[in-house]
Amino acid sequence: MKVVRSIAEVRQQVKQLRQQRSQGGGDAVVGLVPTMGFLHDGHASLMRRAKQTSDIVVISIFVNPIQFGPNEDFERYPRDEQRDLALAEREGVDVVFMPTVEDMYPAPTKTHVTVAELTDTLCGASRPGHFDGVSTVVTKLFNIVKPDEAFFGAKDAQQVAVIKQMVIDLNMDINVVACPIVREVDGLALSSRNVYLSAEEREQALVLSRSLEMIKQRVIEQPELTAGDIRSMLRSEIGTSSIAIIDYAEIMTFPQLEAMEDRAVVRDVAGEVIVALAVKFGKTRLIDNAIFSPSTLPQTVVHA
Ligand SMILES: Nc1ncnc2c1ncn2[C@@H]1O[C@H](COP(=O)(O)OP(=O)(O)OP(=O)(O)O)[C@@H](O)[C@H]1O
Ligand SMILES: CC(C)(CO)[C@@H](O)C(=O)[O-]
Ligand code: BAL
Repeated sequence: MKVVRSIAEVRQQVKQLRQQRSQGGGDAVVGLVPTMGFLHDGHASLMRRAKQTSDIVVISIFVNPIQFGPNEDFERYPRDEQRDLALAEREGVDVVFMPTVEDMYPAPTKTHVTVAELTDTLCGASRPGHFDGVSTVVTKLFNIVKPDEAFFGAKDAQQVAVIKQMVIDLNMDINVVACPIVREVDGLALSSRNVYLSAEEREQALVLSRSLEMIKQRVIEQPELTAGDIRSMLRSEIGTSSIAIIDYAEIMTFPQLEAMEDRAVVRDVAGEVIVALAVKFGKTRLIDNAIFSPSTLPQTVVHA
């Protein structure tokens, strides 16, 4: 596994591996897994998925300052280079790209990539500028590594929708693959920020996955359930935690991220919906979601 820290070096490494691994006229497939490090099994699942279809797997580890707001946790974001490298090595990654902030942003960037509309809501509304920072750094990483495919986790579902739209709109020749959320056995979605939680906060945070499961069950049991019902149920279920502070608890269409009226019957949506949560436990803001196609959920069979 090569660990490279400069843009010039990663370009050179990927080019060399592409030449070595391309055979019989077929070009080797390069897969990129962008991360901010402090790697866990959620990240590992993206690497494993990449290995299924990519001949060369590159991961980036970069805590991107321009996607953090002024009062967010850029400075204290968890970092552990040695542990990250050991995990990447175990997963059979070919190249780890760990640039410095100075290398990625030698001067403040004058160019930003903005994906409109999809970023007006959910995390885009709560974290102004966040998705411009994400789209801009992901564009830079795509231009540096030149992957054929790139892997993102469904935990950050709005990010997936935004990156997929960016790739379409800007004609980037990259297959963006969304990978399922990896959870702890008790349901908590893995996240680097879980390390901030006290034992009490971690226990209370289980309300996230619990309320998502409850909503899916209710949609199965109650065919007439409306978006408004779901919003109320989410608020009352999350309210059972004495310390949870809701940032948002929403249901929208996915991946369009269009608002649903309170009276809209969820089962009537032809495509997918996302039930999306952002909730603070103490100082830590966690996100989680469930994406499903309501019209294809099983119906409850009522036995006579
Ligand atoms: N539990 C998870 N399951 C699947 N993918 C995940 C999971 N957690 C993170 N990812 C994905 O890993 C990639 C890198 O994410 P990142 O490094 O920000 O990790 P994170 O755990 O989401 O961190 P944070 O706590 O900052 O949200 C993203 O595409 C993200 O969606
Ligand atoms: C995609 C990403 C690595 C861009 O900094 C980040 O937003 C993340 O970790 O999800
Ligand atoms: N996983 C999303 C990166 C962020 O919260 O900034």
